[in-house]
Amino acid sequence: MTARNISQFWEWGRKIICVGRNYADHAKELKNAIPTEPVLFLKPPSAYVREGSPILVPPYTGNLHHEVELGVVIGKGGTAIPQAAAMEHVAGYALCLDMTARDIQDECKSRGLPWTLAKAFNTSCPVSDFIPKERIPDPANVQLWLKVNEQLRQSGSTSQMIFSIPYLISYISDFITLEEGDLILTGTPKGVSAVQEHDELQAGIQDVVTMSFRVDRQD
Ligand SMILES: O=C(O)/C=C/C(=O)CC(=O)C(=O)O
Ligand SMILES: [Mg+2]
Repeated sequence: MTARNISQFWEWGRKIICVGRNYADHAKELKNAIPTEPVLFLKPPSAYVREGSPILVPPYTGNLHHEVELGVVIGKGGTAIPQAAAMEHVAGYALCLDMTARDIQDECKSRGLPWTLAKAFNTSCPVSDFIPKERIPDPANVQLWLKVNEQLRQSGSTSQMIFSIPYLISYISDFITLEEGDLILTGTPKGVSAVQEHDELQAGIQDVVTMSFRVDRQD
C-alpha cells in the first residue's frame, strides 16, 4: 500500500465539518441571531473540487452563493480534545469555499429541514493546496478575500471569528471523533453573493495562497 500524504487530504475520503454563523457580520447580513454555541453541518468528501475543474451549479438552484473560509486540516485524531491541546491536532490549513444554494437553504430553514442539498452537492467545497501549519503562525489573525470577475466581494479577518479554532476543535470532538485528514471549515465573513455560469472566482489568504475557479452549469 502506498503511504498517504496529508498534503493531499482531499483524496482521503475524510469528513468535512462546517461551522456556520461564526462571524457576526455574516450572521447579521442573513438576518440570523448571533449564535451562543457553534452551528455545525457536514459535507461529504465528494464535495471537494480542485483548481482546474469547475464549480458546477446544481440544476435545482437559482441562487448559488460563494462563502470564503479558512479550512483547518486535522493531523492527529481525537475525541473530547481539551482546548489547551487542540492546536497539537492541526496539521495545516487550506483555503476553502463553502458553496451554498441559498434559495434551497432558505426553503429548508423555513420547513425545518436539514441543509444537505443546499450545502453538500458535488463541487460544493473548492479547496486550495495544503498549507503547512508553520506557514500560518497565527491563524486567529489572517485576512481572507474573494473576488468575482475581478470585483472584491468578501474581505475579512479570522480575528472576527466568534468561536476560536481551539474552541471549535474541542467542541466538535466532544460529539464527532476527529480523524487525521478531516477538514473543518470555520465559517465565512460578510459579503456572500450570487455567482453565475461563466463567472471566474479568485480567493486568497493574504500572502499565503491564492486559488481560481470557473463556474459552469451542471449538464
Ligand atoms: O443560517 C443561514 O441563513 C445561513 C447560514 C450559513 O450558510 C452558515 C455558513 O455556512 C457560514 O456562516 O459560513
Ligand atoms: Mg459557510
